[in-house]
Amino acid sequence: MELQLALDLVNITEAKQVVKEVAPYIDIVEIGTPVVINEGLHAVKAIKDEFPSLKVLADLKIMDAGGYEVMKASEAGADIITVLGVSDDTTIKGAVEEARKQNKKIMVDMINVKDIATRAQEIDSLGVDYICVHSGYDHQAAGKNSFEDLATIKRVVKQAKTAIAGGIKLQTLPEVISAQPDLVIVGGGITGSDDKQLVAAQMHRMIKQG
Ligand SMILES: O=C([C@H](O)CO)[C@H](O)[C@H](O)COP(=O)(O)O
Repeated sequence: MELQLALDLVNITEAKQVVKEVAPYIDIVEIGTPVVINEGLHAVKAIKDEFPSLKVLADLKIMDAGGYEVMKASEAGADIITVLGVSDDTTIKGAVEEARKQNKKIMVDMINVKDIATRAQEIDSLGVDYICVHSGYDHQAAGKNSFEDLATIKRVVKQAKTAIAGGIKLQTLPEVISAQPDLVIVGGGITGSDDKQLVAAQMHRMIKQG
């Protein structure tokens, strides 16, 4: 099981500072959608240049032009790029095809997918690397989480790795770990804490113990 730190509400300078604090405890650093919107793919390049041993995920949430957008994120140094599960199969296929050429990986974000079981099986057959259940900020504000959806994809997905994101905190991490995803994605649970390094270290220990 791996830990991904999601950076959403920071600029490039702040992102570098947070990663410096927690780098030994994370496997993947995510340049979140708001950061890409504010700073562009320069943010991906800046973090990859400064922390070359960390895998960098560009959370582009691609909805169209999968091949082109994966190519651009790859040029910026992303190792993993996100595509939305609600997008057309041709978009996901284009993203996968380009990722294979560039030796990169595709994560499909299942945010707002209504029938998780059916869509996850379809997406799994398209050769993606990760399928991620996700309660976004707006769902979290309505009190939702993705724990049940994680159990669903664990049951139906045969090839891709499974991941979960959305409001995971130190207190809820044991429930997530018990479902055994391949990847746990945490943003505010680390970045919003007073001692980011301590929380990241605790989460890292719990995750590696499985
Ligand atoms: O993808 C995300 C969200 O849609 C904002 O871009 C977050 O990275 C994801 O939800 C993880 O962050 P937390 O929910 O703060 O753990």
